[in-house]
Amino acid sequence: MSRRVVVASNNAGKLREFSALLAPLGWQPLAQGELGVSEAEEPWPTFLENALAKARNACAATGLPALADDSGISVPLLGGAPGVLSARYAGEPRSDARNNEKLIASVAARARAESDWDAFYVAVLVFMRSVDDPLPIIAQGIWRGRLVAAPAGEGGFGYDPHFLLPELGLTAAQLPAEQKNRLSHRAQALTTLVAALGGV
Ligand SMILES: O=P(O)(O)OP(=O)(O)OP(=O)(O)OC[C@H]1O[C@@H](n2cnc3c(O)ncnc32)[C@H](O)[C@@H]1O
Ligand SMILES: [Mg+2]
Repeated sequence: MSRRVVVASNNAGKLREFSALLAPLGWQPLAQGELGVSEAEEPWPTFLENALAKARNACAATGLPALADDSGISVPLLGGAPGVLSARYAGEPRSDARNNEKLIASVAARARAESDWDAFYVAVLVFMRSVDDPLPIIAQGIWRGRLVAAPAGEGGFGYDPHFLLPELGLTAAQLPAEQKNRLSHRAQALTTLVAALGGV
């Protein structure tokens, strides 16, 4: 039997990836937008708190189990920025193009060594069975790479055209979707989450 789960996200890129990731697990993902769930506030300083807020909001609105993802890109040279603010790094209205421009300009202005371009993606996933679930399942994934000034690739979303996997010589936007979905922060977190879910 397939497990219906609300994906508590309005990001089309994430929703595409979750559809591909969840289908083989026998889960039936439902986008929260299609169920009329309004967007949750995500004002917290941790990915975990924001993911909990999104999952609880979707459970409350639908009465169904929910899976939320709070994620971002972190650059050690910038003290971890943009981090939890990745979606709105260059302010409102949200724009991947302006976020990427600001990120590359910020790093280029400070970088002295190649390692200054190091970056990693992080995703924290929260699965809640109901709005009052006392034991949400929580998992995180990290994907390390290096920023490149020149964008490359048409796939993925967000910062992917500037996120190089040095060992592959490709940006995340150049990877076939199946490969990103094997390697990414989101994929790693989901594998951990599903394993943990099996135990309770
Ligand atoms: O909150 P929801 O509705 O899920 O959608 P969102 O886009 O606002 O999502 P976040 O608040 O979690 O912000 C995450 C941002 O980090 C970036 N990001 C996260 N995962 C990414 C990935 O796999 N590839 C590229 N950029 C990513 C991208 O800019 C996202 O908008
Ligand atoms: Mg968000």
